[in-house]
Amino acid sequence: MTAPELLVHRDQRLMAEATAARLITTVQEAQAARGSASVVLTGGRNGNGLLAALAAAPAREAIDWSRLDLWWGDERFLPAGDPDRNHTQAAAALLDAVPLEPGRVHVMPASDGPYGTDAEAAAEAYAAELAAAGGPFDVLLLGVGPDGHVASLFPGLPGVRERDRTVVAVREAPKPPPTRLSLTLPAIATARQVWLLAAGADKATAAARTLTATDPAETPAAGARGTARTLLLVDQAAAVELPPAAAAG
Ligand SMILES: O=C(O)[C@H](O)[C@@H](O)[C@H](O)[C@H](O)COP(=O)(O)O
Repeated sequence: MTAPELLVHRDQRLMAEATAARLITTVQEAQAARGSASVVLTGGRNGNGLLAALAAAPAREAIDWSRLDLWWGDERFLPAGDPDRNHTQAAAALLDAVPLEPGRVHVMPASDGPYGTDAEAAAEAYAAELAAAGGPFDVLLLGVGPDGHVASLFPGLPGVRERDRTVVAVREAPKPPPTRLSLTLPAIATARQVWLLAAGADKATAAARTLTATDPAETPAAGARGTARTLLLVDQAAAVELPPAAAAG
């Protein structure tokens, strides 16, 4: 588990643009070193804001989109194409605008797909797809919720305590919709780099607890760390409760 490195940005827009630039060069370096790259996407305003900034970045062409594997950290368990699905929102923000290899876009099952409304079966299928792919993720993106949740691992719910499975079904999530699929902390911990995105005044407490909390069951973001690097990316509005030493840099 690598200690989080804190990067503070003037505002949410600059954070999205700077993080998009960082993602471009990180993917480019991974592709140069290993022939391909894998990135795990996250939903929400910060996650989709990053994708939109990436879509608008001329340097996006430095990425060989045909050699990029995309995964999701979580998904809302809804019918395919539902506007609330993270995949639907990612497609609108970026995916429809770049020449990805369809077979390398690993969408989490929808509730009208081959597993129907059986979220547990859908989770098992995605876990099997992950296992078949092997290889660690190069970058795993995680938006941080105001309660410190990441992916669909919420404080106090069973998913955050999962130690064996890589993907779980989440029910009665406090953030709608209630049924979701999520990577678990052990799956997140396989990533080379974990980038935690927390911009906005409503994230100030969660950002601080990402650094200071000791129990991931209470603050899941405190349990999300990469094997090579962990970044906590915030704007000034979310930095106001950070421990003085961390904020000083
Ligand atoms: O499916 C989801 O809702 C997301 O994956 C979720 O984990 C999100 O990243 C956080 O809730 C932060 O969302 P915001 O950036 O919108 O605050």
